[in-house]
Amino acid sequence: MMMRTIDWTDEKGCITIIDQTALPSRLTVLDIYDVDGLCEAILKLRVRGAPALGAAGGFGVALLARTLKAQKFQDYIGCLRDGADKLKRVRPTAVNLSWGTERVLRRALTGKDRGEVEALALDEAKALADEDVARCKAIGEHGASLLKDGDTVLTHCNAGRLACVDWGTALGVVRTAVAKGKSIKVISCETRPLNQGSRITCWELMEDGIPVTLITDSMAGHVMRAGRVDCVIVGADRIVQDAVFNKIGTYALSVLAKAHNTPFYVAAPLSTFDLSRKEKDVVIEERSPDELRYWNGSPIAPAGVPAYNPAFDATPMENITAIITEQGIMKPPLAPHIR
Ligand SMILES: CSC[C@@H](O)[C@@H](O)C(=O)COP(=O)(O)O
Repeated sequence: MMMRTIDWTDEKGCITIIDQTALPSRLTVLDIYDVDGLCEAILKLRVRGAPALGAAGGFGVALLARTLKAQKFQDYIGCLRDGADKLKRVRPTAVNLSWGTERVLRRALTGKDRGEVEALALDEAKALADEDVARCKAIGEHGASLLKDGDTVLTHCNAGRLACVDWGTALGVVRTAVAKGKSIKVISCETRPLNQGSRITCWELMEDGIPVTLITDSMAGHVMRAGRVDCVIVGADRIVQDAVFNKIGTYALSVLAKAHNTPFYVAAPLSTFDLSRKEKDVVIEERSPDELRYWNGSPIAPAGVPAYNPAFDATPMENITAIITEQGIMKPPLAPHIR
C-alpha cells in the first residue's frame, strides 16, 4: 500500500509528505520540522490539493504547538494564534487550508497548559487526517453509482490520492468503481501551467493500473465532440452558494460539457463547502507569471512578456450536473441541497 500523501511521523516528531514537485520523475518523501518549512512546501505545491491542504493546516498547528519558543503560557497562546493565521493565508482559494487550521487550533486552545495544547493539537490533526480518508471512501461509494461499466471519465488537474490524505475525490470515484469490478478509462487534461494532470494524475493512475490517456487542455473539446467522453469528474477547492472554485480550466470544461450534453460532476467533501460566501467574495490565487514563461528553468516565452496566471476559476452551479459528497449526491436544483 502506498504511503499517505501527508502524515505525522511520531518517531521523528514531524510532518511527512510526498514531494509532489518531484513527480513523475522521483517519488521523494520530505520530513518537515517547522512551520516555515511547511509554508514553503504549500507555496511551492510540494503538498497541494484541497483536502491535503486541510490536513497540512491541521498538522501545521500541531507542529507550531510543539516548536514555539515563548515561555509564558499567554505569550505561547498568542504565538500559536499568530502562526496559525500566517499558515492559513499561504494559499487563499482552497478553503480546506483555513478550515483544517482553524479546526485544530480550536481544539488546541481548550488545553490548560502547554503539554495539553500540544497533545490536543496532534490528536485533532490525526483525527482530521483519518476522517479525510473515510470521507474520500464515502465519496467514492456514492460516486461509483454514477459510472457504468466501460465508461470513460475526463478529469482535470489532480483530485486523486495525492490531492487528499489518500484515495482521492474525483479519482476516488474512479478507484471505487474499478474496485467494484467496473472497467473505467480516464482521460487526463495536462493542466497547464504546472501540469498536475500529466505529472500527478497520470502517475497515480498508472501506479494503480487504471487506464489513462493524456491530452493537452486544448484537446478537451475535440474528444468530447468525438463522443469519447461519458462524463467529466473534477474536484473542488471551494464550493460557495453560487459556484464551484477549482483549478483554472475547469470552467471551460463545464461549458464544453454543457455544449456536448456530457454530465459534469464535482466530487468534494463537505469540508470544501463555504456557504457563507458567494463567487464575488472569493480571492482567486494569482501565481507568478514566470510559471507561464519558464518550464524547468528554460524559457518558453519571450523574456519579460506580460503574463496573467490565475490558479483557479469559478464554475456556476447551472453548469454542474451533480455534486458528489460523503453524504450523497446532490442533483439540480442544487441551491436547496446546498443551503
Ligand atoms: C481533490 S481537490 C481538487 C483540487 O484541489 C484540485 O483540482 C486543484 O485544483 C488543486 O490545485 P493545486 O493548485 O494543485 O493545489
